[in-house]
Amino acid sequence: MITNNSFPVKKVPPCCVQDFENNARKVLPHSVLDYYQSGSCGQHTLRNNQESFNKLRIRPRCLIDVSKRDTSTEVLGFKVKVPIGVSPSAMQKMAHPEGEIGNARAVGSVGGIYILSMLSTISIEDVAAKALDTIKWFQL
Ligand SMILES: Cc1cc2nc3c(=O)[nH]c(=O)nc-3n(C[C@H](O)[C@H](O)[C@H](O)COP(=O)(O)O)c2cc1C
Repeated sequence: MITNNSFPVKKVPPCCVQDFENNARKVLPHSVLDYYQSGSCGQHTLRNNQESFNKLRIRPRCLIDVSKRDTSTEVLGFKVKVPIGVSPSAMQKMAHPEGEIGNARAVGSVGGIYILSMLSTISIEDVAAKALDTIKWFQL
């Protein structure tokens, strides 16, 4: 909780990708931020991906019974609780001391898939040992 002169102001948790990026800008050194923010060469794929995600809309549906929900699905023969996978990204310790282990545990805690990059800052053995309950893939 932070305060201005007269009112308590609640710190709002990040709720979209832009919020996470804004928060990262406040804490990461410039060189690290530069690495995470950029794509390769002319950055065409990065732009295409952003434009594609911007086209997606969530369709609100009213008066639907949501007391029983099931987000599980099957991916390459594995039953996953949510259709979320963290794609391989290199050198995650540059952003946080827990690096790949923190990320693998986080996605595991919601039942998604973690994909370890071959350019990780933590060994494959350590990630395997410290994120036991996570479905783990490896990018070679
Ligand atoms: C900082 C960063 C590091 C990445 N490192 C890897 C990597 O080591 N191996 C890999 O196969 N892909 C890597 N990627 C590509 C991502 O796995 C993913 O395919 C790409 O970011 C597109 O997905 P997005 O639109 O959700 O960002 C990296 C991407 C970023 C932004």
